[in-house]
Amino acid sequence: MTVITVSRADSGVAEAAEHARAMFTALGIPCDTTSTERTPLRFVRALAELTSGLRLDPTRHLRVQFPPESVNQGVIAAVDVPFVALCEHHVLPFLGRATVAYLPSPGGQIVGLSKLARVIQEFAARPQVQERLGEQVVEALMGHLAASGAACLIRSEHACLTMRGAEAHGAVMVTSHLAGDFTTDAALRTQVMGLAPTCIRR
Ligand SMILES: Nc1nc2c(ncn2[C@@H]2O[C@H](COP(=O)(O)OP(=O)(O)OP(=O)(O)O)[C@@H](O)[C@H]2O)c(=O)[nH]1
Ligand SMILES: [Zn+2]
Repeated sequence: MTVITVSRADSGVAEAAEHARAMFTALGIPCDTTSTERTPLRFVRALAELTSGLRLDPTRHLRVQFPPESVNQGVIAAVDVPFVALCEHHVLPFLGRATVAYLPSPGGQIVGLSKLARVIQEFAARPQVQERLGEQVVEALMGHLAASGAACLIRSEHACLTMRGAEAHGAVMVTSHLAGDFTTDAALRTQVMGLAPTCIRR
C-alpha cells in the first residue's frame, strides 16, 4: 500500500489523489512504481493549480485606478498576453495569447498595464471555453472601468482538438469579443482588430 504524507491543509487534495489513483488504476495507467507512486497526488495538485482562479475574483485587479495623462486618451492594449486554461469539456489544456484592450471614457480612469494581463490569466485559471473567457474579460473592463469600449482577441491551441479526437495538429481557435465603441465605430473597430495577437496577424 502506498502511503502519501500530506499536511492537514492538503487533506482535500489527499482525498482527491486517492480517487485519482483509483481512476488511473481502472484505466491501466501505472501508478505503483517508484517513479509513479506520487503521480495521482501530482495530478490533483496540478489540477488545483490550473483551477486556482475558481477561488479568486479577477476583477479585484481593476480596483486601483488613476486618471490618464491626457483627457483624449486613445485605445490602451496589452498585446500577446500568454495564458493557460483548462477546457471544461475534456479537462485538457488550451494555451494561447490574447489582446486585452479598452478605450477609457472621456474623463474616465485607467489601470496599470499588468492588470490587463492578470485579469485574463485569472479568468483563464478555471474550467473554461474560449468564448466565455473573452466575454468575461470584456464584461470586467466595461463594468469595472466604465470604459467606452473593450475588446478581447484570443488565439489558442486546444489540446482536445489537436492531441486527440480530430487530431487537428496545429489548428488554432481564434475569437474576438468587442463591446461599446468598438462595435459601433468602424474606425475604432479596425484599429483594435489590428492589435490582435501577432501570431494571428503574422
Ligand atoms: N466552442 C468551443 N468548443 C470547444 C472549446 N473547447 C473544446 N471545445 C469543443 O467541445 C466539443 C465537445 O464535444 P463533444 O462531442 O461533447 O465531445 P467529444 O465527443 O470528445 O468530441 P470530439 O472532440 O469531436 O471527439 C468538441 O467539439 C471540442 O472541440 C471551446 O473553448 N469553445
Ligand atoms: Zn476540450
